Amino acid sequence: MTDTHRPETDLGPHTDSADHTTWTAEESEAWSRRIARSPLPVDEDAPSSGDMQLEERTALRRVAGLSTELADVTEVEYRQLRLERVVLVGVWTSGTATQAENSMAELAALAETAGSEVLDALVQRRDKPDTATYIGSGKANELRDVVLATGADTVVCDGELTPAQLNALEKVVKVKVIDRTALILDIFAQHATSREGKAQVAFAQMEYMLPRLRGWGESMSRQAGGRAGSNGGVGLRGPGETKIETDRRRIRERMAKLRREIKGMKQARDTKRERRLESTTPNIAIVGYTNAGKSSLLNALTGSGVLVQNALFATLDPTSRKSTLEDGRAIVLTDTVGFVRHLPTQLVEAFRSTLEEVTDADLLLHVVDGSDPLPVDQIKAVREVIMDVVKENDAPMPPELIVVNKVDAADPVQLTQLRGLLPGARFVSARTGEGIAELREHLGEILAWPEAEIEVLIPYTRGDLVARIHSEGRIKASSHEADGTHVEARVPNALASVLSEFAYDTVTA
Ligand SMILES: Nc1nc2c(ncn2[C@@H]2O[C@H](COP(=O)(O)OP(=O)(O)OP(=O)(O)O)[C@@H](O)[C@H]2O)c(=O)[nH]1
Repeated sequence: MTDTHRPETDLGPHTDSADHTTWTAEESEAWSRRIARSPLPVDEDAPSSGDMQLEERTALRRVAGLSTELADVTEVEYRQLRLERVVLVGVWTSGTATQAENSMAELAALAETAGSEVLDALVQRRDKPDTATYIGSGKANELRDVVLATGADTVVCDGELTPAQLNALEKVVKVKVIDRTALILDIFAQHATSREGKAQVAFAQMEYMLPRLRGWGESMSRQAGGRAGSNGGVGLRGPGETKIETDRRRIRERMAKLRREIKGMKQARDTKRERRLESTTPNIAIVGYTNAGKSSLLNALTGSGVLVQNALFATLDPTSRKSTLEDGRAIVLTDTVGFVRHLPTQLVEAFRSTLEEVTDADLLLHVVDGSDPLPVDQIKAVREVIMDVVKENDAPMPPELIVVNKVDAADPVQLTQLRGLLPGARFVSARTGEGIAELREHLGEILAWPEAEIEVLIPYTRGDLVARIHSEGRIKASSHEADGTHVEARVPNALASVLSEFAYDTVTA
């Protein structure tokens, strides 16, 4: 396939369209969204050709390089046009064959999550990636043949490529080439819903894009040179400034603006964080590899209806739910963003403030997919990210409880091995409910009990304090007296000091 198959709306740097030799800020932003541009995933409700407007059909035909004189675009064509068709390629440098295969299977899942159709995959065994084309020239030619044979319009590489490698490989295969980092950034961009999440991803995308502007920008500078002279194009460029510099400047300006916005949003988050830290209700952060079942476990433990999807990174913005343990104590459970091997550093950086929730937690519930072929690798990948964040925040590592999920779907032999490897772990199925009641009970046992012993008489006007004792402490005895509620309980020190003025001895003396 050739570039004629790329939608004309693609503002990407590969376009030869003379219309885009100078970009507005909006265009730069649109481009950043399109580093790994993926059309909308095929949805079951896609209009059949009968529903489509003539204009839309014509536009789609033009995009696909099909003749507009032909009759209707068929539904199949419509779906194909909306779905990016990709070939995957990986370099297997170390580890076992299972790890290599697993990495490719994960890349396929990532590509599908981004809305692409995976047509084929190639793996090249090498000591290290080729410095010029990532896979080496022989394999690159083979890849070109696969691309031609399958009609793919994009190649996705299972690693982070240098800008030069991306360019060199694109020259051989003649279709768009993206790397794993760009793919993950794109998925995050599609899934971010909150203002902060969106801003964080946009910043990470631009950071990724900036050094990659060179190769693309050079050809654009040449275009600019051919038309208006590379120095001092009409109005937009300063003396001696090339196109590439203009683009970089625009992106940097946009990044500076985003940085300010993110900082502003962080202040609101800090206030929330302070409140969270002041509260003595135990905070449990649910962490784990993407698709391990974190949202499902949150639902199973709290009986809530958080969205569960069989998609990677369905959750980007933390969701908190309150729940009450069997002993009456309140807990707060927070579902966090899923982790993945080689999470782009730009993203870890971008989500650092979101991940602070992890460092503040009283307990980490680390969910592991027991049905995954390599659960131990997942545990390692998650711990690496957590350690990074903890170190960065200069915080102590919160205690961790491993919860092996999906026991209903896991291989019994693997489960036996995991029981040996992870002696303290709990085994559950968020789907069938197996082990969930035991897990709740276990949480009650391991969450530290409040340390201060109190006996108070609380006036009936302060029902709020009685409620706090109920949710934050353990009540030993309580009775309704003429002057108020008489309570004997164990409560956290902070609450004990608030209650000191109502100490039974003082009040009744
Ligand atoms: N068989 C089985 N499937 C499960 C279980 N728990 C979750 N799943 C499935 O695993 C998939 C992912 O579940 P989620 O709860 O969305 O996983 P997550 O870890 O929150 O995912 P991300 O948001 O991508 O990080 C869904 O298709 C769930 O139905 C389980 O106990 N057994």
